Amino acid sequence: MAIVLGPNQYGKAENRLVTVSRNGSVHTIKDLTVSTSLRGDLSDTHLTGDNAKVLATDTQKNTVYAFAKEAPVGEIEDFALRLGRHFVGTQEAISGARILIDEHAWERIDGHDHAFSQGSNEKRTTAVTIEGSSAWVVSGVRDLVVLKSTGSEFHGYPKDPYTTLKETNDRILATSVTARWRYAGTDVDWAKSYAEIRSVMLKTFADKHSLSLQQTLYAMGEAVLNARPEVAEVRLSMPNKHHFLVDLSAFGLENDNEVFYAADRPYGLIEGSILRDDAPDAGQAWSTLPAF
Ligand SMILES: O=c1[nH]c(=O)c2[nH]c(=O)[nH]c2[nH]1
Repeated sequence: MAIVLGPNQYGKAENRLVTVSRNGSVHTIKDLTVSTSLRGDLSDTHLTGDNAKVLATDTQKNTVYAFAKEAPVGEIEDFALRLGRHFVGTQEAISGARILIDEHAWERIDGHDHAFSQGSNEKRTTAVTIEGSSAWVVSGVRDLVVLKSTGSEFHGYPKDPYTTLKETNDRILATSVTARWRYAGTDVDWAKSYAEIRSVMLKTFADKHSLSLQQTLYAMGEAVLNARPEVAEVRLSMPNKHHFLVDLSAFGLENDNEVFYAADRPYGLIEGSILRDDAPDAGQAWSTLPAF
């Protein structure tokens, strides 16, 4: 028997980067969390502690901040591609890189030049993988919380001895959407694509009469693929944020779908991928991505 080193990567996780661009008195901020991971000929450090091929995670962190100064950060996909290509292109031992970026949204307070509020916890995300001269971009959104107060049913499921759930023709449907979509290439208007994908998903959630969260999930992914030719595949993870009707009969009160208990946990967790049957091969796009 021999013991061998398996797949590995290393880097600096969750670098918090905020930039202020000044256009006269009007400022624009970008608030990012950037994680770098490098892969390659790294057996020496694991097996003998020889670090000759290890670009320090501290250097990776510094590179993130220096790059943010040397050129405008721009769209998160472009920034991630720049960083990943830099590490792979300048370090002989490094053959691959994975750059994860979350962008935290800030909104101007009443059109103010330099004051902002963070309205929601929603994040725009990207996960860029570089392997030699190949690049894959998987972008997405996290913590996009949505609710509809009607237009959702759930019935027709098997009843076994353990089933207590009541069938319903009218319930609250609420979820926190984590979506990731794989681009077929890298020649994309990232900002426009993101805005339109987000909008299509929200509109579909709102308009689709739902017989299950699974049906809604599929419809959202399908709508993205119908609307956006640059996207090859969509993966969605959607917790069913249950809202249970409170039994008010002890107080002589009817509850006509008006008073709910919003349960924190447990929650149903509905996950799935929707893709074109002729989608280009995913290559390394999804490997080691959290949540998928
Ligand atoms: O939309 C739903 N899908 C399920 O699979 C499920 N299971 C459950 O208890 N409630 C629901 N709702």
